[in-house]
Amino acid sequence: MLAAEALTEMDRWEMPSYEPRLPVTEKSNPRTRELDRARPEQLVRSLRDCDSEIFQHLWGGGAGYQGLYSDSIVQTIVHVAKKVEDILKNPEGSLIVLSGCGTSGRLAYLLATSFNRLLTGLKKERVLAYIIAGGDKALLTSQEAPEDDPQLGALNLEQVCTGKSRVLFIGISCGLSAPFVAGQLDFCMNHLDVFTPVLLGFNPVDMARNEPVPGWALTFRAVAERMLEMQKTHRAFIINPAVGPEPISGSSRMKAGSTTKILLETLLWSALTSTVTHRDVLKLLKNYEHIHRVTYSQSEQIAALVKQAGASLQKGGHVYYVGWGTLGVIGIIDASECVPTFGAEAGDICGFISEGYTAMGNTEGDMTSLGPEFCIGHKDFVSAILPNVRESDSVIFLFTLADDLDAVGDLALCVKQKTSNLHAVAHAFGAYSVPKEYEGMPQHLAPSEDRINRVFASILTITWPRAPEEESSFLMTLQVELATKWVLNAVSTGAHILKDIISDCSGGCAAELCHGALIRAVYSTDQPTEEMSTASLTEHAQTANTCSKVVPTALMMLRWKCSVREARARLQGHMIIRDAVESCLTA
Ligand SMILES: O=P(O)(O)OC[C@@]1(O)O[C@H](CO)[C@@H](O)[C@@H]1O
Repeated sequence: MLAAEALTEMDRWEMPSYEPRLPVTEKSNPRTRELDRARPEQLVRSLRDCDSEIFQHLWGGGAGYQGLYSDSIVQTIVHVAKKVEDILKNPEGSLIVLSGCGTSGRLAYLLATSFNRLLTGLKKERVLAYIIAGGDKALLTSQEAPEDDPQLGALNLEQVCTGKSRVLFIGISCGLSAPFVAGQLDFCMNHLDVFTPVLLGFNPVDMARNEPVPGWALTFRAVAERMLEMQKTHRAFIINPAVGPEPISGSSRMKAGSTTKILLETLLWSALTSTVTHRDVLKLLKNYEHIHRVTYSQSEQIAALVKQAGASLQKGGHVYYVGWGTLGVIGIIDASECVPTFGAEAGDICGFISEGYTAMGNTEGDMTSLGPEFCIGHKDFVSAILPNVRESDSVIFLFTLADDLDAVGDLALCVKQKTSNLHAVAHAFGAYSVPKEYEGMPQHLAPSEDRINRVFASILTITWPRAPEEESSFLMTLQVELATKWVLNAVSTGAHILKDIISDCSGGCAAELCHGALIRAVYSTDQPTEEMSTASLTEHAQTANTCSKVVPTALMMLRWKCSVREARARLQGHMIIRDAVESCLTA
């Protein structure tokens, strides 16, 4: 594995010569080059190193990338936070809209609903709204077509803002690429009397997507360039630090998603607490570096979870996240991303939240009638999943010690009767970790905690300094969410990598051969074009999503040295894919 100091000049992605045709968010990351061969401990260490790139001042290397802490980025955050502050102080007729596609839209939802809840608690007006391309369905499942529709984006924005006289619009597109968001930003720039557009993403403007959008005269880059021009007179803003390539190329759910959360929270929190100076903002941002350190100080235990989850997937089992409060949301988000990212089945990794849609607080409310993927409450877990849970499945509980530990313990006991692979990610808050009624009692005697300690096969405990006031305990919750996101991103990514057995079980075929077979299976051809072979991982994943049994087909091709067609025919000869793979392995 490449340690930071072992990187050579050629490995520095920040050099202009490194994969020059790709934007930062699509480049490969040298730190995770060996990820597919790494053992869980190495894998988590590389993810840690890769995530540490989020916290940068200025990038060297000559390309002039701005980091999260760079003066110009912090200054733009200050400008936008002042606009937020103004709306919070004079909310009448005003709205702050957070919008995005996929992960970006899910984070828009999470932040808008959490801050609205806090505002209600503080007896202030709820001034935030969110938009996700494809509507609330997209919170739980991938909806790709709406992401490409700029007109739909503008229409959704107009609908949400009906009757408003002042709107701060924050459009999130990590890759500066989603036409849905570009359409909204363009709409804002054409209605500056009401709208102030803000673009949040992680590429420089000259790397914004420039591909023509069918049925639209503009490209994302044209929109971003116009915003850059308007930024000079503070009529539009772009917050776009470079945080380095993703651990898996193009998987912006990871670093870019985490930084989106950091940036939105910093904007909203500094505005809410009227701490909108360069120094305060920088301090808030730097606090997240501490969260990163604390989280990855548990690398060994994270690796153990990765191993466990990977073993479940390898055996054809499942991984279930069972979360309380917004940690349930973090689990649901992580699980929902596995389908488009890894071509996983919807049931492979699933998330559940206490109180279901009541806790979600999403605009469209209860969506359980839409199908099994939309059944996300603990009650659904108990009625539909638990009866079928087996020893090969892993169940991971996500909670803080301030949650209802009796409920945690009760559910855990039920799960334990089905599988011993029951684990927990638990957050403790310093002296406040013990529930009130047990205060003063030695921790090991507190009944709920004791039960919890005994019921789980492992508990990954992250301990945070206590948070006495209500407001700062909210900030703590946000940070606990990020820590959980990091842990779960590692678990789901690592587990899928461990599951990706192709290189091992194809009889030790060279990586290039495996890669070639996969490309042929994805594009259903024995003679892939240059364009197919060099497409980005995201494009491969999108195409792979449209066909079935990609990995088994590739495996058959390698084992039998046969064409795509023959491989598919061999697969069809078996009722169960695993049988086909097994017969292939024993042949
Ligand atoms: O770049 P953006 O506009 O934020 O994300 C666009 C997107 O297609 O890419 C992500 C995959 O990594 C998805 O979460 C999302 O749907």
